[in-house]
Amino acid sequence: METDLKLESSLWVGNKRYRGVLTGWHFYWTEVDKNRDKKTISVPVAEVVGVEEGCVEILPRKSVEDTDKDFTVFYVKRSSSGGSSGFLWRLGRTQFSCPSRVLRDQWTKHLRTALKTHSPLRPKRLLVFINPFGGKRKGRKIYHSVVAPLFELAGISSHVIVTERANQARDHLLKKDLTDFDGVVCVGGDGMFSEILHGLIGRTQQEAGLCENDPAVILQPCPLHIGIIPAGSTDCVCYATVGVVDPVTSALHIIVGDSQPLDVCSVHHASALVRYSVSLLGYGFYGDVLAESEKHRWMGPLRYEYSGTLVYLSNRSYAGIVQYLPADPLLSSPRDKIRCLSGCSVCSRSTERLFSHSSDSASLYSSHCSQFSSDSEGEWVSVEGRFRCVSLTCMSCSCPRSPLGLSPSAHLADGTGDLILVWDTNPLDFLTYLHRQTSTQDQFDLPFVEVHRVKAVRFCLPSGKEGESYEEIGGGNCEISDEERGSVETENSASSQQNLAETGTGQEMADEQKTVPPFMCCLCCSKTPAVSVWNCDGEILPFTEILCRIHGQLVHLYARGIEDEATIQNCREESNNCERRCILHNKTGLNFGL
Ligand SMILES: CCCCCCCCCCCCC/C=C/[C@@H](O)[C@H](COP(=O)(O)O)NC(=O)CCCCC
Ligand SMILES: Nc1ncnc2c1ncn2[C@@H]1O[C@H](COP(=O)(O)OP(=O)(O)O)[C@@H](O)[C@H]1O
Ligand SMILES: [Ca+2]
Repeated sequence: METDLKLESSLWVGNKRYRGVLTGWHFYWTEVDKNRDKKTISVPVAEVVGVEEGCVEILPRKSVEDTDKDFTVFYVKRSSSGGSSGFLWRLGRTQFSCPSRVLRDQWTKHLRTALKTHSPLRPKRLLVFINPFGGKRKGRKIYHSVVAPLFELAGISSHVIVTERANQARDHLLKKDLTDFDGVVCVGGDGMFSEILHGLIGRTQQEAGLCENDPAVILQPCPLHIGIIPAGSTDCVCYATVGVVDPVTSALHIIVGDSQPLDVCSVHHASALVRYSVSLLGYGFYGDVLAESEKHRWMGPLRYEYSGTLVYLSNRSYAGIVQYLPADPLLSSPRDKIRCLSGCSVCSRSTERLFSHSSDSASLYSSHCSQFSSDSEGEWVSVEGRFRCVSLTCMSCSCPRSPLGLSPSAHLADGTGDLILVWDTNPLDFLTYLHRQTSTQDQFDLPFVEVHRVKAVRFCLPSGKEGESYEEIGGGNCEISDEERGSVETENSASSQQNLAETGTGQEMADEQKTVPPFMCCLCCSKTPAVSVWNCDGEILPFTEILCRIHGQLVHLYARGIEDEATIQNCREESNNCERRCILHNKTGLNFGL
């Protein structure tokens, strides 16, 4: 098989002569007729986008000149993203001339066979959903002007649905025939992605006869890949899995059939599934921001900055009881400063663990409604107090607003989530925390912030508050907080904590009186409501008391994680090693075409 893919011959690019070599894994061309500094351009076959006979241009797509000795190769070219963490991918194009038509046909045939062999997950047929109202309302334009021509070039056929209502994509995926599709593409933001996620997970469990309501059930991973073309307001899932928010980059990841597994958190209330989450499940600040922002959707993505400012000024904190099941601390830690990048070793090691021991985990959730059980893997920990925010995330949650994310060392596919507890503190401290989320400063190196790597979380209200409902900013039915009574001192009101480490806990903060500068005291809200709402990937949950469980690698995206120079180099070395092993195994030399 491998021998059929190899080819070497003279090729011309313009009026320069090159030696072109296809090894099966790589296609490279080196300038000849040059005494020194021979320049070689090497493209991994897995990153070839398409091969066309003749001289072909794309955007607008046309055959400029069809000489019968020419062929054009399109491939992935990386360029710096100028500040973001990943690379922008662009379409590279080189037009080659062969000494004969026979050789030209050999080149195109070999290249096409090689790319089928080396990227088996390349999609042939995709189901595309466009939310025309997401973000700056440019979804349709982005798809038709940027993405569709690339799909066409790569020989991908797509069935496109422009949604007319919320949940249309989810309902379609739950009910309609999906045979013949290799993947589903979402053109929109995190909310639109969430629809696709719910449709595909729900459909897969229906077909497997599994009950999604049961938090103990081991869910079936979805067979269809999901591609995201970012056209939303936060685009966190795209940014955290690709490293940039750029439709061309994302389209190219889809075309080459990249595959990135993703952890998913199931959220339950009273023995029923409420929703799934992959990015932010946030109570307190992030819940309030979402609730406020819905009133200002007309502002587009800016609604979050505006609402964030209003909610910050309203200076709220909420009482709650958080219980969590810690993940194995020997495997990784949210403060180990190891970022989840392309080819992440923490996630790779998790793959085997997740799929070999998953049946053991059922016992941990089976008694969730009465009492939490424990097993050899760890014990449930319970903390109670007042929080500025409680956040649970299965990934870093990096996005353009927060380039390293809410939990910079969280992993995309390790089967765990990071629980961030921000205890009640004075407004200046909280501002410091929020500001650190937007910079490279460690947001966990603050005495009122805790982070835990977890497998499951439960949140409930202290007794007496269960019946309360969320009040919008300026609403009634509220508690009066100490600050609002005119006090210039706040306290962390963690009333009980069990099994917490001795240092750096919210309890310490309870002992420490904080002075609040008078100008920071609650500016626009005179009352604090008793409860907040949960922001679940941009949707408000209808319940406050929830149980969450992380399901490792439940879905796969057309992505490969965030690339940096080191990950690209590792990837090249790995591909060269594979190639060497293959050559040794086949014991074959190159098949010289000319
Ligand atoms: C006063 C300004 C506060 C600055 C804090 C900046 C920190 C931003 C962290 C954002 C994390 C985002 C996690 C992702 C959440 C999305 O699922 C959700 C829905 O997105 P979309 O469908 O695209 O609208 N987005 C949000 O909840 C926005 C949170 C923004 C808070 C300022
Ligand atoms: N045609 C439509 N009309 C109204 N809402 C829609 C439509 N299509 C999708 N939605 C909903 O819009 C919400 C926000 O979409 P999203 O693409 O995430 O944009 P944004 O990032 O700006 O919030 C999603 O929850 C989705 O369910
Ligand atoms: Ca994770």
